[in-house]
Amino acid sequence: MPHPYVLLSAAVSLDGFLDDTGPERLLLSGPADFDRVDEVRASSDAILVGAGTIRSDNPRLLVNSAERRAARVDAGRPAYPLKVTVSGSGDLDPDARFWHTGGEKIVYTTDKGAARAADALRGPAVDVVSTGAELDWRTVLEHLYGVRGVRRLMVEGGGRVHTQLMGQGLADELQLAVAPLFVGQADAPRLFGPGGYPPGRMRLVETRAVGDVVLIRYVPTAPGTGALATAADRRWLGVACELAALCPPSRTAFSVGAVVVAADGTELARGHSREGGDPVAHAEEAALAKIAAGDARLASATVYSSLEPCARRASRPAPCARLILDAGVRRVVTAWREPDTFVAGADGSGLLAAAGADVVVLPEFAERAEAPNRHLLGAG
Ligand SMILES: NC(=O)C1=CN([C@@H]2O[C@H](COP(=O)(O)OP(=O)(O)OC[C@H]3O[C@@H](n4cnc5c(N)ncnc54)[C@H](OP(=O)(O)O)[C@@H]3O)[C@@H](O)[C@H]2O)C=CC1
Ligand SMILES: Nc1c(N[C@@H]2O[C@H](COP(=O)(O)O)[C@@H](O)[C@H]2O)[nH]c(=O)[nH]c1=O
Repeated sequence: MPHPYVLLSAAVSLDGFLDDTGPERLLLSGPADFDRVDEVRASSDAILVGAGTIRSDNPRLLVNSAERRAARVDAGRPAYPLKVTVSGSGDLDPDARFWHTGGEKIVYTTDKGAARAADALRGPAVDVVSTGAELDWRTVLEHLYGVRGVRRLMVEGGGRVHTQLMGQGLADELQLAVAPLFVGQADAPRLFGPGGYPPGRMRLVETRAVGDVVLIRYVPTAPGTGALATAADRRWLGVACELAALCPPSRTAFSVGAVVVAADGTELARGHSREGGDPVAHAEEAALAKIAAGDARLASATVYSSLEPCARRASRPAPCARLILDAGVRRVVTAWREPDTFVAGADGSGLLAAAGADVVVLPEFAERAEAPNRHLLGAG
């Protein structure tokens, strides 16, 4: 099930704090940065904060600019984004401004918390949704996408929410505003707490001065592990789909793109069908050929391929599923199961899985993977 694009937004002090220990919300952003945040809110379908932030900041989470609200309405969207919170306890103050301003509201909670939240929030019109015995972030994101139509989710904190979304590999982007001041209190809240995080370095996509604050935008790079897809997996599969568009056209073979990525997010190689003038080259084969055999990183690497790796082929002795296994790779993420166009009943995913590899299929990318192959599918 697809997820919305999840954008984590936070402002931090130079010593890495989200707030001080005083009762008032600490203003880290300056006027120009608050205006930038307003623009990001206006571009989002929903804004999420944890129940802790509602308790400590009593936020409204509005789009403050009348022009931006009008532009949303002109585009057929509600004036204000959906407001979302998460609470395990269901202990929510019905008088908080969150419930009485802006657009529609939804609370994700647990079975236990749902009864309490529904009781507390009898006044304001709020949708209360339980994800089961525990709060499950993937269920939250799938519900927002599938039931509430949210495609872009802005997460404005606080630290516990940011820590979990980053740690579980569910953040597509981090927008960090670094403010030129110190907090200097050991027990002030931090942006990211202790916990497991994706390994390696994130990729810097932008830095920008916004008044006296610096905006830094990072995207995750480290592939997920096992059968669950992460935001970084989605980004890399998107790259594979872009590579498929580079293939020289053919009436007798698919156009496919592939990227091989190490566990720490380092790109090891990429390739596409018929690369380098070889009329029968496959994408995964072309990518793997660029990596030294025995490279120790292959054992924990992920292969992203717009089409599932082939299980049988006439043009070469070994199909790509075999090449992947022989290279030592045990995780493959793909968009599209092979249709019967050239080979009936090809089951590269089955071959990989039978050898113990994790195969993750993300059908939400199938349309992009199929796009350069449309001329083949009509006939097939
Ligand atoms: N500088 C900035 O950009 C921002 C700063 N902040 C600051 O951050 C601080 C608040 O952060 P923090 O205290 O971490 O609060 P959060 O906003 O992260 O909310 C935490 C709460 O969310 C609920 N929750 C989160 N994850 C789960 C889960 N897996 N299961 C069940 N419930 C869950 C719980 O609610 P419950 O307790 O109801 O069970 C928990 O107490 C404030 O000081 C605020 O000023 C906040 C946003 C932005
Ligand atoms: N302090 C702080 C932020 N805090 C965020 O802004 C929310 C309040 O927004 P509003 O309802 O519009 O007043 C608050 O709950 C928290 O999520 N954000 C930032 O970009 N920079 C800052 O310095």
